This record gives sequence, structure tokens and C-alpha cells, in this order.
Amino acid sequence: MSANAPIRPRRSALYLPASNARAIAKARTLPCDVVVLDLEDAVAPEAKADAREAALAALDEGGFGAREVAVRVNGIDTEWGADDLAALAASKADAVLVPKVSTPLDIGRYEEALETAPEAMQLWAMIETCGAVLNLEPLAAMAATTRLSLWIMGTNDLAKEMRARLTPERTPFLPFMAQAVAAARLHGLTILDGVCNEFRDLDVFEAEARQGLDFGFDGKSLIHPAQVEPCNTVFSPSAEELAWAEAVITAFDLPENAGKGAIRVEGKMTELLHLEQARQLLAVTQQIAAMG
Ligand SMILES: CC(C)(COP(=O)(O)OP(=O)(O)OC[C@H]1O[C@@H](n2cnc3c(N)ncnc32)[C@H](O)[C@@H]1OP(=O)(O)O)[C@@H](O)C(=O)NCCC(=O)NCCSC(=O)C[C@H](O)C(=O)O
Ligand SMILES: [Mg+2]
Repeated sequence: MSANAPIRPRRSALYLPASNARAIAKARTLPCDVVVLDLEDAVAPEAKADAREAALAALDEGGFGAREVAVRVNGIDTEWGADDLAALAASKADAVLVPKVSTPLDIGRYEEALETAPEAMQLWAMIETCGAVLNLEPLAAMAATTRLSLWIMGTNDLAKEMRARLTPERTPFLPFMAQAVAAARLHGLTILDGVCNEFRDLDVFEAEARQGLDFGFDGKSLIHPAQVEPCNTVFSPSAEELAWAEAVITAFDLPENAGKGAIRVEGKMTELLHLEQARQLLAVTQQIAAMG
């Protein structure tokens, strides 16, 4: 079953500990495209059961508008994982985000745990282990036969496993970021960049977000409300990109360009692939506008 998510804006995915009622309430007021209620690493062991109940209550209450709501569960082999998955399979979550996967077998186990879930419920996975970054293509290929539709990079866990330093330039992780984007695109997955832990310095955040945009990520996962608007700005088409897209579409619509594969637009060679990009850019822009 390929329940790959439809193309939709996922510029900003805000994590919050489901144990923090204030954060849940606040997330309903923030312009993030996605809310991720975390039951995993942001929640202490003694708070896990209460956090699960709070997440389920928040899903029942709703009030998140057009935002997608995902819940990150604890790993299937942890003491909380099975209860998290059973509860979420019967919930109104748009997606279940699973942590620390390494192989296609892991995805298969989560798929099985969600077999009773509504067909529309998506399976999202963290790419945050050495196993995952060395198995990217087979992991992405699971999208063809499962609910898998989106990846989120987890550079904190990856740094920990690699014993690498999470520097502002993210140099140790750049090869994996590029490979993960390529594997995601090959199999039609949406892919979001990892979090920037520095939430007080928005210049550092914006530089990291722009780096992620350059790598082709569809958006970025976030840890603080202050990061939402700068993130949306980075991952929304710019006025210049919109003007270019409209110029390309107008040029290819001209009778004299009918049937041509390559034309000149504003002094640049423009091919049909650019026309496809222009149409996608306009489609995402319209969806962003519709989200209000
Ligand atoms: C990092 C924080 C603990 C900081 O919290 P705090 O000190 O309370 O920040 P502020 O005082 O600036 O908060 C201002 C108001 O904003 C609300 N708030 C804070 N964070 C969030 C949030 N994430 N979502 C919604 N609302 C939030 C505060 O309640 C204040 O509200 P008010 O004053 O009433 O207006 C905190 O930001 C936090 O917990 N962030 C999320 C941490 C998290 O979820 N971590 C897990 C995901 S990251 C990860 O695991 C990455 C991956 O797995 C990897 O391996 O890399
Ligand atoms: Mg992690």
C-alpha cells in the first residue's frame, strides 16, 4: 500500500513535548505547517504515559486548523513503543513519526504495528542512525509498499552515534544530507531538515535553514516558536522565483513556442523541465496561500 502523502507545504515542522500542555496550546496559534507532538526524546521516562494521554487528548480536541499533526512515538523495542503505536493506530493523527530506524525491516515492523490504522494515516521516519544513512536507498524504497511518505533528519542522534561534532556548518553530515535528499526524491518522499538547537540566535538558524534549502530539503524541523516565521520565509518561494515561474509559463504558452523543448526566457535557456518546476512552484504557492 503506497499511502505517500500528497504534495503539500511542509516548510516548518514544530516539535513539542506532548507533556507540555502550554506548548500544545501555543502550537495551535503558530503559523507552522506541521506540529509534531513528541513522546520520545523530549519526554522524560516518568512522564511517558501521561504524555501519550495528552497527545491523544490533543488529537481528539483538534483545533490545529490546516496544520498536519504528527506524533513521534517511542521506538518499537522500548518499554513504551508498543503502547504508543497501539494508541496512535486508533487516533486521529495525520502521521506517526518513528525514531531511530536503520533498515527496511524496521519500517516493516512499524507498518505492521499500524495495520489497523486508517488508510490515510502516514508513516514518517527519522533518519538519525548510522544504519539509516548507510541504507538510504532501500529504506526509501519502502515507500512503494508501505505508508512511508516522509523523512526527517535527526542530526543530534546521528552526531551522538558517529561521535561527530554538530558544527554550525554541519560539515560531517553534508554527505548524508545530500544522499538522503537524493534517495527521498528517487522514491517520492518528502524530506525535512534536522533541527537547529540554537533557538536564541536566529541568524544562526536562518543560515542553517538556507543551507537546508540549498540541499533541496522541503522544509525544516523546529524546536521553538521563534524559528517558525524565519523558517517559512526561507522555504517559501521568493517574489523573484514567482516572477520567473510566471515568465516561463507565459513564454511556453506563446504560439511560436508550441512544441519546442528549449526556448529563451529573460536571456536564459529554458527547457521543459523548467516549465515543470515553474508549475510546481506556483502550485505550492497557491497551497501556502490557502493555508492562511
Ligand atoms: C528548548 C525549550 C525547552 C525552551 O523552552 P522555554 O525555555 O520555555 O522557551 P521560552 O521561554 O522561549 O518559550 C517561550 C514560549 O514558547 C513556548 N514554547 C517553547 N517551546 C515551544 C515549542 N516547541 N512548541 C510550542 N511552544 C513552545 C513556551 O511554553 C513559552 O510559552 P508562553 O510563555 O506561555 O507563551 C523548548 O523550546 C522546547 O521544549 N522545545 C522543543 C524540544 C523538543 O521537542 N525536542 C525534541 C525534538 S528535537 C529532536 O529530538 C531532534 C532529532 O530527534 C535529532 O536526533 O536531532
Ligand atoms: Mg533524535
